[in-house]
Amino acid sequence: MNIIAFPNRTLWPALLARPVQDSNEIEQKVLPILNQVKKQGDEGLRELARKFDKTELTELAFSDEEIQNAESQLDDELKNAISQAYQNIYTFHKAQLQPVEKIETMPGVTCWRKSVGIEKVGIYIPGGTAPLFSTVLMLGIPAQLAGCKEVVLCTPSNHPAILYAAKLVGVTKAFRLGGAQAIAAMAYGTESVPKVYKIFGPGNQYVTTAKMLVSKEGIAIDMPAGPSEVAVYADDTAVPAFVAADLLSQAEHGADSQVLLVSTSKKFLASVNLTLSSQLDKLPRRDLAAQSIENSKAILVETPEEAIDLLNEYAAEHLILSVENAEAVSEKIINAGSIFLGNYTPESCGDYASGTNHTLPTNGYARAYSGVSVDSFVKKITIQNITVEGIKNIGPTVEAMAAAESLDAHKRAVRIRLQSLL
Ligand SMILES: NC(=O)c1ccc[n+]([C@@H]2O[C@H](COP(=O)([O-])OP(=O)(O)OC[C@H]3O[C@@H](n4cnc5c(N)ncnc54)[C@H](O)[C@@H]3O)[C@@H](O)[C@H]2O)c1
Ligand SMILES: N[C@H](CO)Cc1c[nH]c[nH+]1
Ligand SMILES: [Zn+2]
Repeated sequence: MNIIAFPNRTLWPALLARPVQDSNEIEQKVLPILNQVKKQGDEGLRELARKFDKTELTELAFSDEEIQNAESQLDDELKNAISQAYQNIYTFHKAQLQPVEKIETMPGVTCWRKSVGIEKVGIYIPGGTAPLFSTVLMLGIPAQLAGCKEVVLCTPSNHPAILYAAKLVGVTKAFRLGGAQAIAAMAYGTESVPKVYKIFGPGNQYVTTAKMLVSKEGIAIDMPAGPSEVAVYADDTAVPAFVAADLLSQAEHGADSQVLLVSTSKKFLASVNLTLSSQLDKLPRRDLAAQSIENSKAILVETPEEAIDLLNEYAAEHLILSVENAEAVSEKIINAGSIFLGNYTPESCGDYASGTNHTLPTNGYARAYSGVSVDSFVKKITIQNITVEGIKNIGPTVEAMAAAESLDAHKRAVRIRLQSLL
């Protein structure tokens, strides 16, 4: 990795910028795909699958039989692993369900919120370069806990583990569709694919751009979750081989993934670089990881305070703190999708099985967005109840405010009740 020593703060924005993609150019490719699906429905989907996935789709949906048979194609080791991951992710996300709390804001005025699962949701499971069946658990489990009635899944992969996981999380319909066309199908609906209200899931630049475009047409999306990335902040208590392995674990997602290493120790950065090249050579996905490492940086900073500022400016999707007192350091982090503490918390554990969600904001969106959780799958409806005592208490306040806004009908809705009580 290219080591950059003591960059001036004014250089940080340029240094930390993600690889630039010409969003206009991608939009020009994605817009015709969306329009084709809108106009031609299933037939358009078949043609786009021929063009981009080199697949002849006679049946768009996976059959019940294919879903049932998926289990028999997996060995016990993988099924046990999926089952353990399911349990951990379920346990962590279940704790996010909060009991309804009724709040009396003033005597006789009670307000509360209820959570309702979004009725129809779509989950996109990437499958271009790797069949990410773990993403089925990450999206399907919170959807299940939120009580979503219809969960539509689209993926360009036919890996049996995707179908097995889909069954575990209660997906209602699954389709062999990938890319922007899958997003369009769920956004507009076709003869076969149901239209949904909100679309979730990570994906490549076509998928992410399609999500952004359909969101302008009233379809909700989770967040822009693009190429995976990780930042590692390490000091001399970290193990160079562990850090190198963590960097490579995200670099192998794709050539557009970005990894960043920050340290106050020049010696440490050099040691990571040494072990990085030997570990890289052993990877089956060497070429993808090598390109990603090529675009990435190791930054030497003067002080721990500077490291924290830099990491907050970068707003990584994943942040590994391999430093002394990592938990105390994490208190100072205000921008990150998910944080991993100490030498024995590799990011891979969060990607698969520790319990937290791996669908996280990339590209600096962690400054404003959170990762997926049960909350992402629910709407919160507020409810209020005002008693006779309550209207007497709150009425004058509302009357005064409505009068000042020149909204007489608002004022009268209160007045008429107060007068009825005289
Ligand atoms: N941020 C997160 O939470 C998170 C989680 C998991 C994965 N990811 C990211 O998801 C991405 C997965 O990407 P992927 O490509 O492997 O799978 P993908 O499923 O997102 O995309 C594959 C689809 O892209 C379409 N496509 C391919 N070339 C095209 C072209 N030239 N024009 C139009 N469409 C085209 C095809 O239809 C194909 O089915 C990776 O970048 C990974 O880093 C992110
Ligand atoms: N690191 C990816 C984005 O968080 C998720 C993933 C799935 N499989 C392996 N990794
Ligand atoms: Zn990963």
